[in-house]
Amino acid sequence: MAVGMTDKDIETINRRMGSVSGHLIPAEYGSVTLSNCSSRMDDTYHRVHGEVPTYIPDWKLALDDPANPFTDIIYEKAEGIAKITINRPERRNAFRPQTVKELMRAFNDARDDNSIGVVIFTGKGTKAFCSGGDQSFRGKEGYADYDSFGRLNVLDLQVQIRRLPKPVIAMVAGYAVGGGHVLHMVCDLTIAADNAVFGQTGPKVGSVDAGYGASVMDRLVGPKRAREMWFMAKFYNATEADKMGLVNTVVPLEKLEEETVKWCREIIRNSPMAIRVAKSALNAVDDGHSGLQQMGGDATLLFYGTEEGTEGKNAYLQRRKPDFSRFPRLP
Ligand SMILES: CC(C)(COP(=O)(O)OP(=O)(O)OC[C@H]1O[C@@H](n2cnc3c(N)ncnc32)[C@H](O)[C@@H]1OP(=O)(O)O)[C@@H](O)C(=O)NCCC(=O)NCCSC(=O)CCC(=O)c1ccccc1C(=O)O
Repeated sequence: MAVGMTDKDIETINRRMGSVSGHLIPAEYGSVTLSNCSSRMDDTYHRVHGEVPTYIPDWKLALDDPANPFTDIIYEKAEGIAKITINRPERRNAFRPQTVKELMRAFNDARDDNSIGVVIFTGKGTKAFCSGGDQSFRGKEGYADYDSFGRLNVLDLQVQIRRLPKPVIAMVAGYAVGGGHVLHMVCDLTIAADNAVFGQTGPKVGSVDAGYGASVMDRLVGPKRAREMWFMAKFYNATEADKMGLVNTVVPLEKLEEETVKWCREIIRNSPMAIRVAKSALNAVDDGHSGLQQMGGDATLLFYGTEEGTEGKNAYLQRRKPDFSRFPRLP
């Protein structure tokens, strides 16, 4: 026994070690997921934090601009969660430029609304999350509807989701294919229903996403699988997608929203700043300078909240020299 240690100290250490090692149990792909792991554990961590409820919230329609209602999406909020739904089920939720513009408005609103901690991104109905770009709007310059010119609009939406400093969860029932597959990949988490189908179709319809559609996929499934997905344009069922690391968990279709909301509640009760920094840090290397800028912005944000940062601002406004002498130079 170490000098000065009582039996009680040893008991405390053992208990804490047990608790910490419990946190280090690796998540397995397939049948065992983080969510069902935690419900089996009986330790201080789980006794303190407990379970979250699974009921579906009373979603309320949300509008960023009442004079300009959404036509292609449904935007709802409840209990700190925003839910953004592509509402074109008759086209398997394919997106046209108008859809992408509305999605960007809703994601922007969810970002700016400080009551919102997490965003669910989904598609209307059970047949599709999203089937990619609506091919009937495709021209030589990209996709065009009310504008006379074409654009590759969805690339801006992908960047917006990556940079949004709150977790975005793709809730996938049915097809997530083509540009719709890329959209779920750029989300932070994917909860799949057991009827979900994943894949790229580009090489069959004369299209390719050579941006995040390639690089994020490579990270998720590895270089060999990513080549398989792009070169062969095959579809994968939910179990296969789970094994490949494309999704976080697979649940029965009828439990999809319940489980997704449960994950949202689990996230929302955690430290928003820790989650914000984790997201920017996890994206930083892959997003290069833009990723570092996002993470660097988080450092500035935290610094502005300190007395040291405030002293600099106050000194400037009071026309005096700043006094930084009381702030430690930490090791
Ligand atoms: C998804 C399917 C496998 C579902 O099959 P099924 O259940 O049998 O339904 P269907 O009868 O096929 O479809 C019902 C209905 O919907 C229409 N539809 C479905 N998907 C699309 C679509 N993507 N575009 C237009 N219309 C669509 C379909 O025609 C039917 O209409 P009816 O009038 O009832 O006949 C299957 O539907 C399917 O394979 N869909 C196509 C999938 C696909 O190839 N998507 C396009 C991939 S390319 C892409 O997404 C481009 C992405 C992109 O936008 C982009 C990429 C890179 C850089 C930039 C960009 C950018 O910004 O644009």
